[in-house]
Amino acid sequence: MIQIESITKRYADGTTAVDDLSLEVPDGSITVLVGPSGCGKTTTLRMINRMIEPTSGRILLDGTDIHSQPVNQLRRSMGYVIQNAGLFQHRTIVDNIGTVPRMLGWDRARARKRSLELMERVGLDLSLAKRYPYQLSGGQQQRVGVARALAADPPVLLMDEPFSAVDPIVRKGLQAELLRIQAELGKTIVFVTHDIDEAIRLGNMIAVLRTGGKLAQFAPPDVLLSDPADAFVEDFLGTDRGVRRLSFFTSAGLELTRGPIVGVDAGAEQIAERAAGEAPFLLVTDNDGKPLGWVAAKDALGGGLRHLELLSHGRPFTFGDESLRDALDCAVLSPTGWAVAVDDSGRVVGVASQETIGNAIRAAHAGRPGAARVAKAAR
Ligand SMILES: Nc1ncnc2c1ncn2[C@@H]1O[C@H](COP(=O)(O)OP(=O)(O)OP(=O)(O)O)[C@@H](O)[C@H]1O
Repeated sequence: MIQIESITKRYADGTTAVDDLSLEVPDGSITVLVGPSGCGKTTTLRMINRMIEPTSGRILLDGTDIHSQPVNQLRRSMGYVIQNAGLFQHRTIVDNIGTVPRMLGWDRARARKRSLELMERVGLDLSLAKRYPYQLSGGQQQRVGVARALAADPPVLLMDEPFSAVDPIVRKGLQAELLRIQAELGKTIVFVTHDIDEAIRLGNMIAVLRTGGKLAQFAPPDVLLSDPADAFVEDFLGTDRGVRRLSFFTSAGLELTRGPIVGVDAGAEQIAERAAGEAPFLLVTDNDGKPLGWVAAKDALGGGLRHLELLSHGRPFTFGDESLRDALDCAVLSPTGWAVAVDDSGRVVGVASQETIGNAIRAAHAGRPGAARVAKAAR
């Protein structure tokens, strides 16, 4: 655990960058520092690896003041990733990643083996190993930056706006990759960003800082969304807080019905029975149980289903894996207002009306069973 205790940083010109900040960064999780430009995020991060010394206050790593060990030793226990990766331009990718192991005295072959292992871990094709940084895309360079920070297997990773310089799609990929790596390695990560959506996607805990380096709120992302501490945090979070919070609740608690589901080769009797149910539409499935489309119940009567023109079934959601936000989105976009739930192999497990989803949302907000949080990677 990293404990930041009443840290203040005043620069020589009198600027107070961080003001009496106290935070506990739990082990094995991602803690995000977020806030507007100039609110002291980078200064705070750099005080953790002693690139900047505080004016007052102290930082403890696993209960020990970070000043009680030589600074080089401290930094070796903390990988550091920055915007634009900061790679050594004259070194190949494999040598960039192996920098710290080589400094620690590993022989060339061992460092190289470790580098190649890490390239795979961060999703880099091994054919890139002998290239130089300028021969890689921005996203690939960031992956190298992450691999380099992980090379000596430090327990702590400090990441300063690592994905800010890449386009939104590459950025999403890098975020997903970080969550995947984190699920495998369980590092203690302090991540700086000015992007609240990135903070919500990645953070187990989020510290919102305000200008002047003061802590506005320190909370898990769903709590931040449901209970912002004040108008500043609320404003910083932006609109759609309620809907965005739904991504933290699993769809597993939804009460699905199979009532309106009918196989494409169903006989007239079965179709009539389904059509007499509560739903005004029937969902037609193929012989493998996968969705084909919706048909109005009254139009399905009196013949086979194969010749009918079907309404699109829209995007189905994966039951349990995806969130209530996904389920709601599917229902809103569905031509019938009903969402289609499928299993991992795309077979229909049931359908849910907007009313059913509304009930689940109310239960989720009230914290009742069935509203358990979804895994971060599914957000
Ligand atoms: N060496 C310095 N001397 C004087 N003031 C500084 C110095 N470094 C940073 N500052 C000031 O301290 C404040 C906090 O800076 P810091 O870089 O920590 O903010 P930040 O939240 O990381 O900002 P950004 O999101 O823009 O990177 C700012 O007002 C900045 O101008």
